[in-house]
Amino acid sequence: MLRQGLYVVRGLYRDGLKLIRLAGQQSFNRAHLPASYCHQPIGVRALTMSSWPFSSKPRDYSLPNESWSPEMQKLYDHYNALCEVEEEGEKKRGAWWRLPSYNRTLKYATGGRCLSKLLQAKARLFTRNIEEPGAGFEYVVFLNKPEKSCVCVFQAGHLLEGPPGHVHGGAIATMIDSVTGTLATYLSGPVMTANLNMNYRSPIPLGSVVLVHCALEKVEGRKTFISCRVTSSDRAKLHTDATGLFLTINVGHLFGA
Ligand SMILES: CCCCCCCCCCCCCC(=O)SCCNC(=O)CCNC(=O)[C@H](O)C(C)(C)COP(=O)(O)OP(=O)(O)OC[C@H]1O[C@@H](n2cnc3c(N)ncnc32)[C@H](O)[C@@H]1OP(=O)(O)O
Repeated sequence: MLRQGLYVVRGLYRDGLKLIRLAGQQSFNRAHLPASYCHQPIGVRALTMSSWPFSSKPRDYSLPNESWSPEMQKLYDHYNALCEVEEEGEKKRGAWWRLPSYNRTLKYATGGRCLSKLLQAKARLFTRNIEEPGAGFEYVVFLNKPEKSCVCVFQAGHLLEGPPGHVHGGAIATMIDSVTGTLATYLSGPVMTANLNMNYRSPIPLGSVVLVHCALEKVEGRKTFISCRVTSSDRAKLHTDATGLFLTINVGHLFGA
């Protein structure tokens, strides 16, 4: 059982990273896809590629929904447009890649469906467990592979209140942990947060849209250092700055090995 679990989790990370790298390849273009995919937006195509390692079509929480404000949609459209560039009349992958997001990645990984029932079957990703659109964390992460950075467009819902009318510091920390952790995972493979250091500079109004910018600072052995800034959507106002330290782990660490 433990061995099976390790096998699936290792495969999950490998498949996830493989997918990200595959999708980031500059040679990727429409010619490699069945004709039926070509009319779909790029995010949908990424989900339906034959090399997609997940067994069924799960809900992708990073796609727009009716709760998104015009500001959120505008920023999504801006970064999404950077995911595809036109070169010599041909559409190609750009430097940016939209990361899909699920409420239980394990469930949709090859061979993971059964394991997801056995291992904490009710477990759901903390940031994706509020079903009502717009009530909690609405966000989408765009990765910039060459720059080893990412940006997250985040709209904070009314269930994330801390000080009246403003976002709870723990919810802000959650987003920072999630986005820095995602970048560290992409760059270094399986990691866990060892240290997060946060400075809250100005409050974030509930319902507003902010940008969470993360960048790689350095890698030293098993340690990946990421810096992070949360700003207003026009980047003019700094809300929070942070640093994170992530330690590469053997997946056995997740099973108490
Ligand atoms: C492609 C797939 C995409 C996936 C997307 C995912 C989306 C979701 C993203 C969600 C993301 C959510 C993410 C989450 O929420 S992760 C959940 C929150 N984090 C944890 O629960 C981690 C708990 N801690 C541990 O498990 C261990 O302590 C770890 C694994 C971190 C290290 O234990 P390990 O036994 O392995 O290492 P070591 O103790 O021998 O230390 C090794 C080195 O590290 C240095 N060190 C250690 N700790 C600290 C510290 N605090 N500050 C400064 N330095 C520290 C230490 O001095 C030493 O340095 P040196 O002497 O060698 O120089």
